Amino acid sequence: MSLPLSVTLGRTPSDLAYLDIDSALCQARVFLQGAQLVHFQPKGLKPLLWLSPLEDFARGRAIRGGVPVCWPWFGNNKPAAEAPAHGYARTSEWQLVDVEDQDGEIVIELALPAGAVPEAYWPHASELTMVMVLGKRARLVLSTDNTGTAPFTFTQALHSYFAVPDINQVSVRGLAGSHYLEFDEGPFEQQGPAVVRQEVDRMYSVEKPLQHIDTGEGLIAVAREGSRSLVLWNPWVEKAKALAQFPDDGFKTMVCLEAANIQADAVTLAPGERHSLVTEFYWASSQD
Ligand SMILES: O=P(O)(O)OC[C@H]1O[C@H](O)[C@H](O)[C@@H](O)[C@@H]1O
Repeated sequence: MSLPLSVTLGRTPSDLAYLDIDSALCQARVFLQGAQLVHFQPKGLKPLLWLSPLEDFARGRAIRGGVPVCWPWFGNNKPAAEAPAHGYARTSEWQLVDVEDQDGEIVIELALPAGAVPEAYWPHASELTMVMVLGKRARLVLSTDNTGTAPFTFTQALHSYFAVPDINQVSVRGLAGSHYLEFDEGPFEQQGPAVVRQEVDRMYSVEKPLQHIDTGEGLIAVAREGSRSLVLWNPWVEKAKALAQFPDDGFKTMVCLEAANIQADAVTLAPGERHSLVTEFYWASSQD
């Protein structure tokens, strides 16, 4: 496959492959490991994503930042406590299927190789693909196909880490009136915008397909499709110290707002069916 002129293939010192995009509309970086967007910056605007300065891109270990793909389970695998948190998609090397420049938008298609999830945890016939459309906006489409003869159920998230100048100035709009679970408690009703002034690990059930992160210096729009859950996460002081590849003060400059389907919102697919989880984010000029 030949790459458009605006896309180049690079490798980290640890030998992980990535695509660098420098187009008329944006700059971006996508790792084949995890099909993970780690940098996205529309031309003339600030970067939208946070990537840990301690990340050294080890093969088979989750990259801390950008948009990790959690699949086919989110968080811990309840029946199999020894299975890795957030599944296998984020730590597996994906196949690059296609890269195109479509009128300035870069469209990248990746596929998770069959067998990436050990059969003991995932005895199902499935295909997982990621299509990214990178222009003034980043649009990520994670599609799960049931290619077998029996239904299966999965949970998932596009675990976006957004960059913010100061977490104490941040609020998340578009959640008021929805309910969330946190630390195995709730449901609680969200009153007004959500703020982060302590460890936050909330799973919202929210129909509204568009939220805004007011960073204090700009407004990030985060839209979702095929997503009934939304996770808001910041580890704050104590948990930050315990996280891998995460600086002690990293919690001050990031917030995760994750398009998801988890817990009661798990997706069940019949044979032949497809489900697509979509997140789209961009700098918004107003709360449209
Ligand atoms: O450290 P990780 O496995 O990447 O997980 C990071 C975080 O992901 C999600 O946001 C979960 O809700 C958190 O409970 C978890 O701590």
